[in-house]
Amino acid sequence: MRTLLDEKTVFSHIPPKADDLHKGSAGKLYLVAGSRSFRGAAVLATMGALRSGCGYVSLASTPEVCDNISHHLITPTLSVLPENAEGRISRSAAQTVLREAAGYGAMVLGCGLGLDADTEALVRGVLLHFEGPLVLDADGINALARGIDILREAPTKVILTPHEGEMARLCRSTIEAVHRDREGAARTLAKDYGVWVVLKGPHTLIASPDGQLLENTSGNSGLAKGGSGDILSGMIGSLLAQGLDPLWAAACGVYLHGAAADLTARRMSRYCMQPPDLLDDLPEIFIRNGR
Ligand SMILES: NC(=O)C1=CN([C@@H]2O[C@H](COP(=O)(O)OP(=O)(O)OC[C@H]3O[C@@H](n4cnc5c(N)ncnc54)[C@H](O)[C@@H]3O)[C@@H](O)[C@H]2O)[C@@H](O)CC1
Ligand SMILES: Nc1ncnc2c1ncn2[C@@H]1O[C@H](COP(=O)(O)OP(=O)(O)O)[C@@H](O)[C@H]1O
Repeated sequence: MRTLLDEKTVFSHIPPKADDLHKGSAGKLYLVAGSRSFRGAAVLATMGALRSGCGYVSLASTPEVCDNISHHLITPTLSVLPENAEGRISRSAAQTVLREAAGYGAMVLGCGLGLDADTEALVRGVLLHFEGPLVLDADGINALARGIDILREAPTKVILTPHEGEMARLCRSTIEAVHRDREGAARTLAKDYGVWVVLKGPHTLIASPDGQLLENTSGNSGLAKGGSGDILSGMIGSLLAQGLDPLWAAACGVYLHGAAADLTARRMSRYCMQPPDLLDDLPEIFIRNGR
């Protein structure tokens, strides 16, 4: 059985902001994202996180990515990590990431990392030792394609956010096979590896290891543009850092991302809207639900 997501249910999982919060108690998110070729992905994921209620967002990335984000956003703190010759985060950064992230409520790992031996070692090292909840996206998922069994060894709760291409790569299947049976693919990955799966696309599915399956009802093809998924990862990570459980952090993030994009499409058209535009429509959804 699958349950359709609706706005009332989503907001029953998002509490009003208590009056006595401070930045440390409002959720702390550690984001590991970006590389020389994908600087924008780090900006987009950080934007999504900042707009979704988190008290404290830190971006950990290469010197170039950290320098670049400062031209776009001034709110996140930065952790400058060592890079390799191709401008991707070096594997030697894993210890720093683990030490720093231990003080945070959740981590997002993967948006725009690129993929090489350093990325694989970094992702695997973090996955094996990080104890907080973790969102693994994009190249964070691709980095596991040569050995998915490591997911069973992760000491933490992991949310994976693949599109059909990433799902096929991870599960050594084909895009066509995943597309034919999206529900089966999401359910099987969640159950077999004890992870929460967000299988993106029209009617994104969210599967949990205990067999629950949610289907999104918001969103439109104006989202079919590079960078939409990076924003979603930041949003899910932000909700996770604020204490939502993995199923509902994922479900609320997916629903809100799509619902904001539906408002954006009315205002800007599916053609003209760009991924960051949806973040200008997100506040209306929080406000109409008393948040
Ligand atoms: N401004 C930026 O810096 C951006 C960085 N991005 C990052 O770039 C990295 C690589 O992304 P790429 O877009 O190159 O690689 P992807 O693996 O996302 O896509 C590669 C190819 O896979 C296929 N594919 C993708 N989505 C599919 C779907 N839903 N169904 C069927 N086939 C699908 C398409 O043929 C696509 O060209 C990621 O880490 C991502 O986070 C992208 O998000 C785009 C924006
Ligand atoms: N046709 C569509 N209808 C609804 N949502 C879509 C559609 N196409 C893409 N999306 C959404 O846009 C996002 C795209 O993410 P992704 O494929 O990871 O792109 P990127 O990695 O370039 O950011 C996902 O949230 C996905 O569900």
